Amino acid sequence: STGGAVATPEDHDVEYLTPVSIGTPEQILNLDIDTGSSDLWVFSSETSRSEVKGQTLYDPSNSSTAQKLEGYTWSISYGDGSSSAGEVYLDTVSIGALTVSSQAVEVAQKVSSEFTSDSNNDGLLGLGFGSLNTVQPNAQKTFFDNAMPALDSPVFTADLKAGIPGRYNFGYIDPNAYTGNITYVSVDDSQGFWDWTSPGYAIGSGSFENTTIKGIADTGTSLLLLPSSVVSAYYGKISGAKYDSTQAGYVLPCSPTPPDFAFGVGDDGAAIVLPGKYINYAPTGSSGTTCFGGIQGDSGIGFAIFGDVALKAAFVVFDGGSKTLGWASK
Ligand SMILES: O=C(CCCl)NNC1=[NH+]CCN1
Repeated sequence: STGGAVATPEDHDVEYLTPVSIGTPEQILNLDIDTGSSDLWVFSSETSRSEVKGQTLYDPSNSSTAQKLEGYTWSISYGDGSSSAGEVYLDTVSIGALTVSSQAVEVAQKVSSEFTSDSNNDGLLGLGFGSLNTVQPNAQKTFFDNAMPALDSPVFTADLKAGIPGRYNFGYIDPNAYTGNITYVSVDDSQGFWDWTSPGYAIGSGSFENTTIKGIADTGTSLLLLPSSVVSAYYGKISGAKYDSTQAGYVLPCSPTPPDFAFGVGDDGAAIVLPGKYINYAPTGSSGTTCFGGIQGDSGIGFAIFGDVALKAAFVVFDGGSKTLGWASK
């Protein structure tokens, strides 16, 4: 089997939303597919009314295939400080033509303000490793883990794009979605993430800097978070760029377009190039003169995060069979 669906960017590509069908008859919710976590949770009929602002609600009582897991609960908090919690049902979940008949659907009873104010986001669908799932008393499998045995190939791919819809596919690699070769690298799943090591980076037309950068491929994080040495080298090349403590990040003049940023993949010289415009993440004020940087530091996290700013420059294969990541330009 195979499947897949469109991934539509929200403003500034802060996140990408994908239609997911849940229950019988189907209830379609737009979910943030998140390779940095492993819970599938949704806004629901059980979500505190004061914490819902426009989201589509999954109502298990309207699904003939919903089954409540009595006594099961979940509670999650994300790297950005957002959080949610609730109870658990099993129900049929489909992404395009790919269906999992008994998927744990975690219904939110409480969500933090970040989710309440994100009115188009109806929940998250985690594609991290199972060890990250928060359901108690027994952890539940991800949609990918449930689907994998039936997939033509044990993979899913992320093809996110700047400002226009891209795609998530399951079970196959679309040869028309990328250019050149796919370079595969090993993954350390010991912390539940798609954690890999880049050999270094280059700024603009500059020489390649060999420096180990270990980090996670995370569709649920908006920015590219890198070691402070790399970040200061990058912004040091841009006149007017500075760390703005009020914004808690580097800001830069939106014009002229900043230099490209490339990160290495594998030991054969492959690299993914982020066009400089991707680093103009969003204007900080109404004049549009100053931009918030799409590359920021990873201090305090313990690893780098290759979030959407990086992923949208690549075609990425998440291989659950070999536990490798494949990176290609496009
Ligand atoms: O939580 C993280 C970072 C893990 Cl280190 N990524 N996933 C996510 N989902 C919503 C906000 N961020």
